[in-house]
Amino acid sequence: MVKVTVCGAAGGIGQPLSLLLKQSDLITHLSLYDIVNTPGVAADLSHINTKSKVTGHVGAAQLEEAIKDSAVVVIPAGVPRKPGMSRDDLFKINAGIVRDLAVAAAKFAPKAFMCIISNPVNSTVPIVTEVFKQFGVYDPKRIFGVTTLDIVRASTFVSEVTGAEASTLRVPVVGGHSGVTILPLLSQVAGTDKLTKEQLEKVTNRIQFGGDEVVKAKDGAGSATLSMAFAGARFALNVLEASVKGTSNIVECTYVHLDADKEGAKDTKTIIGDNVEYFSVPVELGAAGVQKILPIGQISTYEKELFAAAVPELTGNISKGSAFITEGAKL
Ligand SMILES: NC(=O)C1=CN([C@@H]2O[C@H](COP(=O)(O)OP(=O)(O)OC[C@H]3O[C@@H](n4cnc5c(N)ncnc54)[C@H](O)[C@@H]3O)[C@@H](O)[C@H]2O)C=CC1
Ligand SMILES: O=C([O-])CC(=O)C(=O)O
Repeated sequence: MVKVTVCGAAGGIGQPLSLLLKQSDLITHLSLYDIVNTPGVAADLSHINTKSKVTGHVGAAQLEEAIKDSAVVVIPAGVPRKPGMSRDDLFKINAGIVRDLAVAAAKFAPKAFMCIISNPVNSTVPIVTEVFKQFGVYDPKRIFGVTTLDIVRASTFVSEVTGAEASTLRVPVVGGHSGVTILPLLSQVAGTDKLTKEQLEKVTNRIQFGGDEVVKAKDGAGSATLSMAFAGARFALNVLEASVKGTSNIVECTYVHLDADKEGAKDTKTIIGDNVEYFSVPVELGAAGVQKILPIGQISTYEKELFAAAVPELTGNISKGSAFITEGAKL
């Protein structure tokens, strides 16, 4: 049995993400959890003639049943931004939502691969870690912040300036998932050596603030949902492809605790120092989740400046998330 639970499944991301997951043969049970509307979404998706059984669960009383024994728990639950807000402004509401879902996962699906989409990702991932620690089921190899949308965007935006084919172009994006903490490594991408300094800075800024572009265009109706569903499905299915099917050499940049592979993280730490506990890094996925943290590799002088600007904001976001649990009421 391969059960995948989507928490926040009736939302803007949750619905199209569930649709994309329903198309996978790797999943036998797709469990949809939300505080509203999941019976309808589940009934709708259940008519699609693919492998997985679909169940809908609504409200906290049905959370145990929803999440129990899941191989993967994907969390796009919580509120999205409106124009003028930062991702950190969502912490007030989303921190508690993610905490409660993490508690349920720690109790009823402690071995699940946790894929955290809810913002602010820089802080919500440390929340999940601290909850799992309190329940004695923590394994840093199994908890992921989903930053795949940054990589997807980077491929699109870079291809627009270099003329490369977007669908096959892989642009490494490391760091965190908000503004200046998003660090595209364009110097490692073929064809970018022909770009002017202005072009490089412009496309870097566009990747860092791509989320704002969508928030502005949606004009109060939320943030990226469809491109996020695409990115979230790619990530979750890659986790399954590596863990269930045993496919090797699957690499995704994802935001993890660097203890997930201490040896592999050494290279990253020489650049960011020992104080940054979490970072999005290129990760080779495997049977147990993080198989290997790969080196970030050579970075340019401009990218070094971006790293220096990212670290203070990222460490603040991380401490805020961790403290929410460690200094909060006992779970
Ligand atoms: N990691 C990333 O790259 C991205 C993250 N996001 C984040 O994803 C989150 C969701 O965004 P949208 O789907 O657009 O929002 P939405 O408002 O359309 O959907 C959120 C869903 O979560 C549900 N929800 C609220 N409290 C819940 C709880 N306690 N348990 C289960 N479900 C609950 C709501 O009922 C709703 O259906 C936001 O925090 C947003 O900032 C959005 C885009 C990209
Ligand atoms: O911008 C937002 O608030 C949603 C998000 O994380 C993104 O689109 O990257």
